[in-house]
Amino acid sequence: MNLQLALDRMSREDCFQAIEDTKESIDWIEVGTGVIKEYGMEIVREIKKAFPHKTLVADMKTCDAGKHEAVQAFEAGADITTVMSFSADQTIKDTLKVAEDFHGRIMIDLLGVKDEARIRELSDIGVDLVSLHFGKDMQETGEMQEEDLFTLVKHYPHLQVAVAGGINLGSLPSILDHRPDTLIVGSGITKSSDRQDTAVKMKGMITNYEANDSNRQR
Ligand SMILES: O=C(CO)[C@H](O)[C@H](O)COP(=O)(O)O
Repeated sequence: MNLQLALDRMSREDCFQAIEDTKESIDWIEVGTGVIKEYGMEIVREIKKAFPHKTLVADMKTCDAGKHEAVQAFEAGADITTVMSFSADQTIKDTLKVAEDFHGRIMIDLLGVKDEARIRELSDIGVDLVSLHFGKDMQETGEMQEEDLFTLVKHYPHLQVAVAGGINLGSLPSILDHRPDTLIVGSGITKSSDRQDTAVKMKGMITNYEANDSNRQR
């Protein structure tokens, strides 16, 4: 399982500091939507240059003009760019084509999706990577209902699944039980008092879970 550090609502300097603090523990770096809106594609370019061996996710949250935005993300050095699941099918097809041209990937953000029918459509279009997402504003009045979220994708074992939305040291163990491919953690690390320690602990929990899981499966 990958640990993806999400950089949201942070200054440029703090983004770089957070990566430095956690780089031994994280696998993927996400440049958050708000950070891209603040600093433009330049910050994606700069982070890729500084950390070329990390998988870089540009959280573009594209919902239209897919071809153009996907080209922007990949030209800036992103390995993965995000597209909203409610986008027109044509938008998703266009971004998948651009990703193929750039040898990159599209992650479909399932924010707000409640119906498995959309997952089937996305899968039929050729999507292979999705993120189950309990949004920042939703977190103000509730908590992620993991069972509901993971139920959406349970009939699609070929999909790689990321999960995001207020994950912290306390909620991580129960999320691990759903065996996502990627755990996206933002404020659970970036707002913790010791980012390095939190990231080390999270990565350790993931590694332990995987070791015990493979023992169980043998
Ligand atoms: O995409 C996002 C917000 O739209 C965040 O990256 C995602 O929700 C992870 O952040 P946090 O762990 O703080 O919820």
